[in-house]
Amino acid sequence: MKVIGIVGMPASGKGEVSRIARDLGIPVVIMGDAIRERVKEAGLPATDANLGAIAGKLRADLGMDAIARITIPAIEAESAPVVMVDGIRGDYEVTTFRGHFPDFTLIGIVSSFETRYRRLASRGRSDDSLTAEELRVRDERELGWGLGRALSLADCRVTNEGTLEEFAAEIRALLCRLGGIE
Ligand SMILES: Nc1ncnc2c1ncn2[C@@H]1O[C@H](COP(=O)(O)OP(=O)(O)OP(=O)(O)O)[C@@H](O)[C@H]1O
Repeated sequence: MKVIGIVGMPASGKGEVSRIARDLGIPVVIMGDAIRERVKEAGLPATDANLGAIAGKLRADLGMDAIARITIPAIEAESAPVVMVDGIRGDYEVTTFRGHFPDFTLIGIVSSFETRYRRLASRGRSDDSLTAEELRVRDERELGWGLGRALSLADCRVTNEGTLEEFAAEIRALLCRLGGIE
């Protein structure tokens, strides 16, 4: 099984990469879904604060790669030749995936703070930050989990500063090459 990981700062465009992968027939496992499920089980609304708190508790209880370890069975359950995993937040998670899946490739998505803030303001998901200060806080929290170090471990990087069409074309070509898709 080939596993392709996606890493990037909040609102850098990871969700768009997942959407393109699905269009190409590549199943996508979202690490955040494991956290969302636990927030729901606890009877809490899926706010940024609740998602962050549960993720922080899982890491404190089970180690910095907790969410990667929880996600591995879900990736294997796909039993597809190529599977994408979205939501990597730390270098420990990358190390765990690399150790478990011999054929693991990490794609880093790079967008500036200003670009991400502008796009987030128009996305409107329940956990979207609405002020620049809140995005800065989210960035800091994720960098604290080792997101910067995870990005530095990427096998390739794609910049997402242009139009969605430009980004989609570049990602589609990269995924086809990595996944051996015609
Ligand atoms: N090149 C682009 N041009 C215009 N809009 C874009 C572009 N790339 C992404 N977007 C939009 O920006 C928003 C954020 O992107 P996306 O949801 O893919 O980010 P993400 O990295 O998955 O975010 P998070 O880390 O918060 O889950 C979305 O509404 C997406 O459609």
